[in-house]
Amino acid sequence: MARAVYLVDGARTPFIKARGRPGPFTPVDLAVQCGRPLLMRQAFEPQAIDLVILGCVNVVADEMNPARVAGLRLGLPDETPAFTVQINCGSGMQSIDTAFRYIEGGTADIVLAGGTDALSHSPLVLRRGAVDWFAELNGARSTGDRLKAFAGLKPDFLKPLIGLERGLTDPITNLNMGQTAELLAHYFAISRQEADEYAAESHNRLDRATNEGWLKDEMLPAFGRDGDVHERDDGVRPGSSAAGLAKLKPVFEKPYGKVTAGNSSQITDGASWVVLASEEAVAKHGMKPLARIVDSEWGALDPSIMGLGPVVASAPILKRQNMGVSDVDLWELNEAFAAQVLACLRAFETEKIANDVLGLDGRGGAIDRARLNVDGGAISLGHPVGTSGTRITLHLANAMRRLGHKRGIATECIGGGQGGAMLLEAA
Ligand SMILES: CC(=O)SCCNC(=O)CCNC(=O)[C@H](O)C(C)(C)COP(=O)(O)OP(=O)(O)OC[C@H]1O[C@@H](n2cnc3c(N)ncnc32)[C@H](O)[C@@H]1OP(=O)(O)O
Repeated sequence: MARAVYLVDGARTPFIKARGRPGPFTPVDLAVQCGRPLLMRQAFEPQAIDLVILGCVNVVADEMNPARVAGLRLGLPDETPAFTVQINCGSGMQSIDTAFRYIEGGTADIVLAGGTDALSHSPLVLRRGAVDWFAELNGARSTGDRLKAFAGLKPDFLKPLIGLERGLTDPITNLNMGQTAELLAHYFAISRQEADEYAAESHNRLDRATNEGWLKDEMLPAFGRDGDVHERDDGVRPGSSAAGLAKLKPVFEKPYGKVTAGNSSQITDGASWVVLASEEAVAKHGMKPLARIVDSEWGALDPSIMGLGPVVASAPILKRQNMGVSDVDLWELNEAFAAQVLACLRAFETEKIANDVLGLDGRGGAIDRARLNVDGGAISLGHPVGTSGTRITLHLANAMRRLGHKRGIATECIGGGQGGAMLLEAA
């Protein structure tokens, strides 16, 4: 029989905007920054952790299998296995889902699951000619060979073939993520005004949550080597307004597109962990869980409309649990783009889609905005892609506790045309 699985606790770093050059922390540094204080406040010793699972999209070359490197740097025993998962923007949710299955099935009792990404450290891939040139230079044995190799240097060797921009482009459709959001804005008639209003609200909600102290157990400071302290998400713009955002030009479809720097998720660095435990482990260590993980689902669809991933992933959960859209007390729907979030809402509201495509049988409908991304999201705090799935699941659990809600869904779209969703219930 499936065992109950609890989300006991979790933490994240503040999200740090990527400013065109490598930021202060690598993916593993970030994971260690928030993992250490998180483990220190647990009732169990690190030896009690059976497994570490970490999502990471942009793995840096000297941190291969970041889960293992982070586990050891966190002081876990050599004997604690650790593996890294990658499903693009779903990686931080995949780690939780995998941990959920391990515990539910009885092969683990406590799992440390999370996500980390430093988009400012995204790997640069050199073009073939440059790689051959480096190989020739490295293999040169004599000064003459080295000079000969140098003579073959061409300026375009310094231009990377793949950088972050290519990493945010779908390899099948060749559309970048912003262009997929533009398609959704077009199909669902999302106006620029609506997208900007949504984005401004995201900033104002995050600002309020930060100032009210609602993030204090969740967002722990990160300390840089130069004595710099990161205590807040640095992408938030207090006092944002749709009128201010309206001044920005479209980025992905010029000049008439709807998607701008202001209504897109920001490119950031950050990490997040959660502790998941079985009922037996909860009782044994006297833990006080935040929520129970009830169900999870992965869905897939045409990559050019990947932004509807939350809809196709959440609908099967609703059907299995005999719930309608309005039975969910709180939603965390990752804000890849404002137009994409709004398209998901429209899809649930459109009877023909809700009934004929999603099979919700009259139980689709509007998601109450007061119950959606209540404390902001990736537009205001950023979207370190491999991390966000963990962040939204953790934040959902914390927000459900704070607001006294019973059931919530964390869900996100995934580049490549997929979606992930998790249903949580108050513990
Ligand atoms: C499955 C998925 O999740 S898909 C999603 C994956 N993630 C993505 O695709 C990332 C999407 N985001 C992006 O690609 C980038 O953020 C972009 C291209 C949209 C913008 O990048 P940048 O140009 O570096 O953004 P930046 O933050 O510098 O903003 C550009 C300008 O807009 C302004 N701006 C940005 N946000 C706001 C705001 N809320 N209010 C007012 N001005 C703003 C900035 O001040 C800046 O102005 P400046 O040029 O005068 O300094």
